[in-house]
Amino acid sequence: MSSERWNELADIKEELAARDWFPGTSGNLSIKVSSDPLTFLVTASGKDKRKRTDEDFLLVNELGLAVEETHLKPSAETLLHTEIYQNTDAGCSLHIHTLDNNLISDLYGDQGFITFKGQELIKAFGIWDEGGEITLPIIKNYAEIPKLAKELANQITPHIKGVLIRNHGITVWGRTGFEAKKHLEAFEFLCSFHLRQLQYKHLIKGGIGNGNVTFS
Ligand SMILES: CSCCC(=O)C(=O)COP(=O)(O)O
Ligand SMILES: [Zn+2]
Repeated sequence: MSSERWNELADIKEELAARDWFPGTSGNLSIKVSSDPLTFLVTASGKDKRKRTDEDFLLVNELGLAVEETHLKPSAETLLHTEIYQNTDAGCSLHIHTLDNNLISDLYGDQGFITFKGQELIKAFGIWDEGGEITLPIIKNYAEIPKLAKELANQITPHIKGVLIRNHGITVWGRTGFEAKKHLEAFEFLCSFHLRQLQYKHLIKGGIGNGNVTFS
């Protein structure tokens, strides 16, 4: 079971690395191994997540502590993952730092959230209604990880699939590794689209557009 989950998480890590979503050793990933008691594999702290090695993950418990004797340290942000497993039906949680999620967090951080609407990819969150929307809360980036983890936990409701940490990165989850990756890719697309749309709106206002393009 644990080796199946290991390979699943290693494959996800490789796919996210191929997108260059782990700059400067940032990012951490986890996948649930058992629910009762809670155990999950989490990335070892401080590693280059673009490399695939036998020491990429370690098994931790509901306190975020290694289950077996090891020289590896669990991710410094493991408590965010424990909060997610304790407060949602998640089976996998993914955290990355990208330029676009950081820009969105900075632009909308004072507001405390961003709501995406009018995009087909909102269906990636299982929202198929006409005019469906998805909200991404934005929290302050506390240096104290237990505080950051509690702030993240405070945002969790059944409709929330991820949280942006201001000038830091995004944490998303899903019931499976596949679903968590789908949510992450969708949020990144929506962040990037929104930024590009703002740029185009600015260009068009500045007189560069031909007048045939309209944005709502
Ligand atoms: C250099 S990134 C700073 C720490 C961080 O935000 C992160 O995502 C990686 O930390 P970890 O301990 O999981 O390697
Ligand atoms: Zn981080």
